[in-house]
Amino acid sequence: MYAGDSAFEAHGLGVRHRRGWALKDCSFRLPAGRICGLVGPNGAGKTTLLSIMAQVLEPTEGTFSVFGAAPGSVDSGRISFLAQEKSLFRGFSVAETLRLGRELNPGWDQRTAEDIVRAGDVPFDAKIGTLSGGRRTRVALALALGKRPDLLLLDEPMSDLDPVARKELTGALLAEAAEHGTTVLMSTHVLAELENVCDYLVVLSGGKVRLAGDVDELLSVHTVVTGAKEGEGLPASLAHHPLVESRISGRQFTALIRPDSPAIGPWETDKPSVEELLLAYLRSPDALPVITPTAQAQDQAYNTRTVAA
Ligand SMILES: Nc1ncnc2c1ncn2[C@@H]1O[C@H](COP(=O)(O)OP(=O)(O)OP(=O)(O)O)[C@@H](O)[C@H]1O
Repeated sequence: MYAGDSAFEAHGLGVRHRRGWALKDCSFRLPAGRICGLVGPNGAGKTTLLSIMAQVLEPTEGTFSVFGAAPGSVDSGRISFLAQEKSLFRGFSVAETLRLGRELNPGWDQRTAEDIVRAGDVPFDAKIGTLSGGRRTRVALALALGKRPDLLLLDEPMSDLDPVARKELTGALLAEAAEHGTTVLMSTHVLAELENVCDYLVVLSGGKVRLAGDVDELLSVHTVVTGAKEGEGLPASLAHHPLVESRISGRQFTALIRPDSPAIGPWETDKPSVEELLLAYLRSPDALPVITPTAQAQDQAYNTRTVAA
């Protein structure tokens, strides 16, 4: 429905708290229909960014749009935000929780919501307050997906689920997103789970965007170089390639570079995995940021609101 369009564009977003900036100079674009992993160390600004996108937090500075519309004019029914603290009524039963979802959301999909609850053997008559953390998460996910949003924002959604439930719910999420073209932005610390799930990545560190773009584009501009160590540090002839990270173990060096020419040298070269790429950027917060062409915020003229600092 929104192919080629932006689900989200940020221009110079910043959020300042008393002790400093939680988010600063944040500019990137998330195309509609993508499944995006949001990665960064503790305190990087992930929850802050998700809260702005969900329109529950106002930026101190900068502008943004959701599906091309200025904040405030986006129908809230198009966005589902599953926060780390799941806001469910503890005294409601699971069935009552889903009924509330149905009453509040015109596009409600009861079958999807029920299927998710049933797959975890969660009794429909159980009170939310009596459920384990993982089962509460399942009900919250059922509510988020049942709403049939265009933009689904998930803040570490799988953190209290067991491995089998994680896999099953990730599968359900992907199937839903593929069927309805939902855009998903999902923060996580489990990097291995992003491979084969996300086709888009945003890495934050210290409140700034370090990496943003299509997974294939990001992988294709990086190379892992491995070889025998010559003297101290990396071989001098590698020096002109922008370096993200290097490690020496025994007599061998490994470096993740952004080659500025195809001629790299006599060493073994390989494409990084998603996990290798992310780990390298997480370990090297001073590496030059990469925002691929697809992730460059484009439309500067769409929005009107800039909240003064
Ligand atoms: N209400 C607040 N008041 C003051 N500082 C805040 C507030 N909310 C967030 N911060 C600070 O903003 C920074 C970013 O926080 P945020 O929760 O967005 O990080 P995060 O990447 O989601 O972290 P985590 O991985 O631990 O969940 C942190 O330094 C945090 O302490």
